[in-house]
Amino acid sequence: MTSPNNSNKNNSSANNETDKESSEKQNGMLAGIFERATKSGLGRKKSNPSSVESAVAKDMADIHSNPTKLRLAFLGGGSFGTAMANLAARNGCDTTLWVRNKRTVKAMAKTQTNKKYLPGYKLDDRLKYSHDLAASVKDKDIIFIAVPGLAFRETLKNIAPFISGQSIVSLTKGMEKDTFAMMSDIIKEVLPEVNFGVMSGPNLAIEIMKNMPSATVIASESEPLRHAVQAALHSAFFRVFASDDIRGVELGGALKNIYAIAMGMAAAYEVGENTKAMILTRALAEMSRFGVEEGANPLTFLGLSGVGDLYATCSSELSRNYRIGNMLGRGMSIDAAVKKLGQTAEGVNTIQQVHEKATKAGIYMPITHALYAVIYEDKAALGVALHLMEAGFRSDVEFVMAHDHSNAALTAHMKTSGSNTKSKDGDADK
Ligand SMILES: NC(=O)C1=CN([C@@H]2O[C@H](COP(=O)(O)OP(=O)(O)OC[C@H]3O[C@@H](n4cnc5c(N)ncnc54)[C@H](O)[C@@H]3O)[C@@H](O)[C@H]2O)C=CC1
Ligand SMILES: O=C(CO)COP(=O)(O)O
Repeated sequence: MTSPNNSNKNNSSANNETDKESSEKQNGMLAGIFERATKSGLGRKKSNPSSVESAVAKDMADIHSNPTKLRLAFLGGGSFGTAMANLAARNGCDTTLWVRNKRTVKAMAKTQTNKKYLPGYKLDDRLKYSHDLAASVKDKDIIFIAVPGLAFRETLKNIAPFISGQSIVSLTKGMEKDTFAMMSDIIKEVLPEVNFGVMSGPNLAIEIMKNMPSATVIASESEPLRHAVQAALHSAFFRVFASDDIRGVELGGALKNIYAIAMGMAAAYEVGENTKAMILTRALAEMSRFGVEEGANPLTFLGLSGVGDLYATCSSELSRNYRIGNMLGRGMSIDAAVKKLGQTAEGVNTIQQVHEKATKAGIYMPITHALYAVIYEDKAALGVALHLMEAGFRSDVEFVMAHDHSNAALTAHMKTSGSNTKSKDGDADK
């Protein structure tokens, strides 16, 4: 006879075995993901840094101990370029904000405000303004680029003749039209020798101008560059965290725009808090699933550039993407909403790029596909939302418990009993 103690012992040893097996299974899954992430070449330190990188790294290390020595250029005089340039100037860095329009530059220098994008916010006295691109980028340590994604390649090509060792940091949260290139891909194509990074996080420009405590992430393979960006921008109101997962950080910033549009639309339909939480969390699942396929580390999506930015943009009317979604939810056409906004909303293009890429690559992105169907295929939002709710059974966090493909049997059963579990493109739940 087995005593209760023995039985506990047996149970606990059986449980231990099961725990061990399941933890081994999880470790195996994560090891596979990390291997793919590192194989992509992103998020890895170069074993042989180029001579340019070594030279810059040496300077950066010196500069780290004295950030005011840094010479910086910010390209793009919209709300974000201006807000970031202002932070750097306030920290005492020698900072030039390049704006393409000569008249705007004159007005900004005279009024020390950005009347169009950040009206009413006084900029630091030490911030310099220029419309001369060559003069703005020459002899700088770091060039920050804050133009919309659709203008990123053109901007890089324009500065290429004047690059001689400067580092480049993308602040842009978009994707190139049709090529699906991220900003880091474009930097590597146009300026293959350059030392670079991407910066992304929950950074609504107006809140930064109001000195509301905020934080962001600089991702780069170059540690000196990461430190230099931290030194340039860090203040009592703004913290800069570091990462070496370039792909994960920039995908977080780009993908969250899709879900900010979805959430703005949901708000127009006055959905409840449970619904908002479901959208936000399933959005995070989509983002990390897509990220892993693109070589990112899924854990990056748990950081500021992932869930942090997703939360900020999905819950604030300060987000232009959220506002676009809200206008769509109130019955406006996409063209009318974009025109009314009059500012950059990267998500409008990103939905199209990600929908196409995920469809081709067979990545399960139901919210993105649903949003695409509403915006670009004129499907009724309510019908699409109901359809989403009918999708087959899935696991919650698929890096903890892999999606159970025995669902296929269940899906088949539901189909024969009349339920429609088909995804938009006709496949059964993948
Ligand atoms: N505003 C924000 O809170 C944040 C924005 N970002 C990202 O920063 C990037 C820029 O956004 P915002 O400054 O907010 O946009 P914005 O709409 O406020 O301004 C865009 C600026 O880019 C300029 N521009 C457009 N095409 C150009 C071209 N071909 N050459 C040079 N300049 C050009 C415009 O004249 C304007 O000054 C976007 O990718 C955005 O997602 C990132 C974090 C926060
Ligand atoms: O990226 C942002 C905040 O982190 C800004 O979001 P919007 O581009 O939607 O305004």
